[in-house]
Amino acid sequence: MSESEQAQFDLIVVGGGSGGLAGAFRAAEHGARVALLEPSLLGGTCVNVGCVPKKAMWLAADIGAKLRMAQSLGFAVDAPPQQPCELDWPTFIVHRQRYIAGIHDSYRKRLDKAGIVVAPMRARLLDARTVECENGARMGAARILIATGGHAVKPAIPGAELGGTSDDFFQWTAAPKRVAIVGAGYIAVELAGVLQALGSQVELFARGQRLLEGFDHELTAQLADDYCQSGVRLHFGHAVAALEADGARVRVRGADGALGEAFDKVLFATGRKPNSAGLGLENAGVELDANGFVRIDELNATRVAGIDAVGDVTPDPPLTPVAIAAARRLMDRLYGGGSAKLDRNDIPTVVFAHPPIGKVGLTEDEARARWGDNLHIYRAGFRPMLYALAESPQRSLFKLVCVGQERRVVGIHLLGEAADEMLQGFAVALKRGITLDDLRDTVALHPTSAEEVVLMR
Ligand SMILES: Cc1cc2nc3c(=O)[nH]c(=O)nc-3n(C[C@H](O)[C@H](O)[C@H](O)COP(=O)(O)OP(=O)(O)OC[C@H]3O[C@@H](n4cnc5c(N)ncnc54)[C@H](O)[C@@H]3O)c2cc1C
Ligand SMILES: NC(=O)c1ccc[n+]([C@@H]2O[C@H](COP(=O)([O-])OP(=O)(O)OC[C@H]3O[C@@H](n4cnc5c(N)ncnc54)[C@H](O)[C@@H]3O)[C@@H](O)[C@H]2O)c1
Repeated sequence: MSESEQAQFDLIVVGGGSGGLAGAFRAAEHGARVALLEPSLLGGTCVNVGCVPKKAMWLAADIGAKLRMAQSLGFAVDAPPQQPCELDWPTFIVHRQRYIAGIHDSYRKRLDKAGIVVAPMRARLLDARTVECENGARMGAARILIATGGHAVKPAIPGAELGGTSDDFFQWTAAPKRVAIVGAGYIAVELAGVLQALGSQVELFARGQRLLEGFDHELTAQLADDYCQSGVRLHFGHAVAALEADGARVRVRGADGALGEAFDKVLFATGRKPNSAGLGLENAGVELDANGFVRIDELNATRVAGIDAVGDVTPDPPLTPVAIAAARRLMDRLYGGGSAKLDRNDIPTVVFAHPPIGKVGLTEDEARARWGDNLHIYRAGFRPMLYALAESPQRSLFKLVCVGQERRVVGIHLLGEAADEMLQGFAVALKRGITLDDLRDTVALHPTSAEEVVLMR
């Protein structure tokens, strides 16, 4: 597009990640003329430095763990007993990146087919109808969708530059011998599990007293035990005050002043911030909240007519399916005559830990705060068959939170083998308002872990 050219579109989408692409495709399906601006790789965080490469690494780690179990069950696996079955990262990364390149390819084809104009450039709003590209070209549209996502943040401590983030992790080509991970949220727990299973000695520094704030505390306590069992060293109540170089290695200084041992790598998994700066949002009058998120209403509209926002740049839960669902519903309303809006209640979520942990609905504490003692809690703790066969100590713990005499299920919490694959169907059931009797009326699938959910007493 030449500098002077000002194209007219129905919709300009700023950001080609999960939310932006979903919005662009859905709007085009409804016949809108759409332009999409994305300066980096199509697919954004999820495809390039998030869900997809993370899940690939989790699958590799899971295969490693299963190979060790297979060995103990009599399979001739060529690795010294009790040692991790070593992964050749470069070989695996070729497969990981080939898979990701396939996603890029498929997006490119779909964008072409849908007639969406793609500009591989950063965008800036000049006003509520005009966007300026990096090369100075201007585009005009009746509407603009902000879908610029977020970025990892490091704490402002001395030596922070010596540590990396999840973005750096995806550049690694071997498991570092010793790794420190700062944080206790989704990314810290996922990467700690992956790295330990792939042969690193991992130490996790949590400033609080538990893993995964917001998940059921009994399940996270059991997950912490699983991590200790697998060799991860967990340091709770340990705020990191500084990082210090020790040759090519890095030492962690605690808030108490103590200097720990040297690590080959340090990763910060201390949260993410929205990409809302430098976007010219002030030129259009779009408001940000105190944390820099674009302020939206329940329909994802900003207070400026014609400008909407979805995904991690908004205060919505930073999950890919949330960004996608919000964008699709928005476009269905704007261009397809639809009326559905994103239901922000009971969003299921899974952390790809080892083993995975997931939840939908309320934790016991949240339900107690709402209904007091009018709760019924059901638990099933068991060892999945494969782990029992292999004499591995890893157990599963499932928990149901039910309310009132009819025992309506308001929370489902799963920790254990296959919890990630199990939760989706039960999330549908919970959203439909099922009771414990509905679960019990369902004939079990045997022998599975999932049957424990319908057999809970
Ligand atoms: C390590 C990690 C693992 C994750 N794992 C999961 C998971 O397993 N499941 C899950 O549901 N979620 C996961 N997430 C979260 C998920 O990746 C995000 O919620 C999701 O990507 C948000 O989508 P988005 O469209 O809002 O933003 P993004 O996917 O980040 O896309 C935003 C895009 O906007 C572009 N952009 C920024 N500024 C501009 C500009 N000025 N002009 C034009 N374009 C711009 C960026 O280049 C980027 O491509 C993970 C995140 C991380 C970091
Ligand atoms: N499986 C998934 O769906 C998945 C996986 C990864 C990420 N995500 C999404 O991405 C988001 C970001 O992940 P995340 O792990 O970066 O954030 P998070 O909010 O889950 O966890 C941040 C962690 O860092 C800690 N922390 C914050 N500041 C700190 C400091 N100064 N010093 C020490 N600790 C500090 C917090 O206490 C918390 O434990 C998640 O909230 C999640 O929605 C989802």
